[in-house]
Amino acid sequence: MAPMGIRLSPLGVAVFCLLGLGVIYHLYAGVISNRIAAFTSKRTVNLRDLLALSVEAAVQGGREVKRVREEDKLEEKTKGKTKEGASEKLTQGDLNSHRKMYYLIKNTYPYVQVNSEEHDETNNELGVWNRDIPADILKSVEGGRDVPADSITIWIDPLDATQEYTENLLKYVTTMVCVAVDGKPVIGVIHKPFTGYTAWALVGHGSNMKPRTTYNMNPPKVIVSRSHAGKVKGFIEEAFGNTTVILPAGGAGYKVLALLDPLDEDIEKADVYIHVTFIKKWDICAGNALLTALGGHMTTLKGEEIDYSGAAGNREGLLASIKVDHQDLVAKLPAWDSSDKH
Ligand SMILES: Nc1ncnc2c1ncn2[C@@H]1O[C@H](COP(=O)(O)O)[C@@H](OP(=O)(O)O)[C@H]1O
Ligand SMILES: [Mg+2]
Ligand SMILES: [Mg+2]
Ligand SMILES: [Mg+2]
Repeated sequence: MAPMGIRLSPLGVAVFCLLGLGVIYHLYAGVISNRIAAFTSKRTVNLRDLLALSVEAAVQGGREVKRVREEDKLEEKTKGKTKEGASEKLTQGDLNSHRKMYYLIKNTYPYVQVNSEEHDETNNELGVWNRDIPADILKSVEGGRDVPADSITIWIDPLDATQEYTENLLKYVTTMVCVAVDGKPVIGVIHKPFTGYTAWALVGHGSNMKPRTTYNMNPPKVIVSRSHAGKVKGFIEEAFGNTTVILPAGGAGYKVLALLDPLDEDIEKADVYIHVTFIKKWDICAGNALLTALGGHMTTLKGEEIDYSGAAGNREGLLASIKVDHQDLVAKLPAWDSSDKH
């Protein structure tokens, strides 16, 4: 009860309490934010679980890609133009696949950074992962290590080779998921929706893919983009001579598969993959992880590793190889300047 003669106003009490809270917050703000940071950074994610989830996401996205094509409901649009002026296509296949893949991962690990090529905030999917680990993953990956959630960046390409998808060149089409830890690619999944095959790898633990037994370097058969080639032909001829066989193909995922022992009879065989125009990390991270897991390399044209954290763009070109001296290949390439118009 208030002492005689003093009347407490409810408004005054509320203001007093708020001031009190403000003083406490001011004194303890650092402590509170540290506690929150400690709570979030303590979360860890198991990489074998994440590999199985990545495979499931790529397969579910792939089903959408296939269905939209079979029902002929592409509703093709243009997103804009690449730096070189080519039109960047977007279809219902890209968008439906994005929704399946993105939300399956986000609904399972909401606190992990997921960067997709496509965006659609208005149509959330409710799908959750059933936590099944496929038998081939259980067989080759024992346990898998746990990594802090805040060290992970996931890159997803819901439909790679959209240009070829619109042209009905379906063997080039893939869906891809990549997991980078501290910027290094550690999980790569490349799924082919139209044949149903999935290539996966967890660096240091295993893969369902393997390199071919031989690669020819005198001169190599070089696989390149068919729709974003830039000046790649001259670049390759300067490096390996005018008789070099250049194989134009769609899709960054497909071109990495062409360097390996083929998953299916659709895939051509190449010795080296070179790209000279701008490209994004969701196009190349999964292939980089697969190659790294199998002892190969994917670097810029100067031979530098690509950091898969931060911004999406890579303007330094791409050189991918396996079972050969990669730095020796770098040394054969002409001088490279990303500011040149390639
Ligand atoms: N110059 C460029 N600018 C932007 N994206 C590029 C590019 N060159 C290639 N890409 C992207 O890289 C992927 C493989 O390209 P390509 O078939 O020409 O080798 C395609 O991905 P998407 O189909 O996922 O958009 C394509 O859009
Ligand atoms: Mg792509
Ligand atoms: Mg794409
Ligand atoms: Mg695209």
